[in-house]
Amino acid sequence: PCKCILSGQWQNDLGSQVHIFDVEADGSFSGEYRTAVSATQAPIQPALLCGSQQLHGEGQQPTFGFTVNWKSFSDSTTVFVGQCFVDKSGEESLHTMWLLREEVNSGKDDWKATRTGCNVFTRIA
Ligand SMILES: O=C(CCCC[C@@H]1SC[C@@H]2NC(=O)N[C@@H]21)NCCc1cc([N+](=O)[O-])ccc1O
Repeated sequence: PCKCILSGQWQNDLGSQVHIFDVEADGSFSGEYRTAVSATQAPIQPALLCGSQQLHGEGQQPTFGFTVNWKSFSDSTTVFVGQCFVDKSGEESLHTMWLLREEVNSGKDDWKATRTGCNVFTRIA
């Protein structure tokens, strides 16, 4: 039952690091996101995240989502959605897809304001 409770430290394929604090009884959590990459020259400070995971699943491979509001020279937000998988040796991994929305100056630029991708996170020992 203690598999895939998201609290702890995770690293993804880009080298970004995520620290998820305690997961509440309703599945909600908060944390910090230190990205290893960004789409701007400006340095990106560690950002706060909040989200929630399924806790009542029998399968112990719950789905989850979280939101990151980035603090840099211009505003942007990423939402991650994914699932926690446990392999035969008990190793957990988070398979996610994300949408990154940057703040654009005009509705004319709305079409080009959202990037998407995927990341896999594994626990940092
Ligand atoms: O870069 C960021 C914040 C860090 C996002 C890190 C992502 S989150 C998904 C993926 N996974 C992961 O670990 N890191 C990456 N925001 C875009 C800012 C921006 C860019 C432009 N521009 O490029 O012109 C213009 C205006 C803007 O506000």
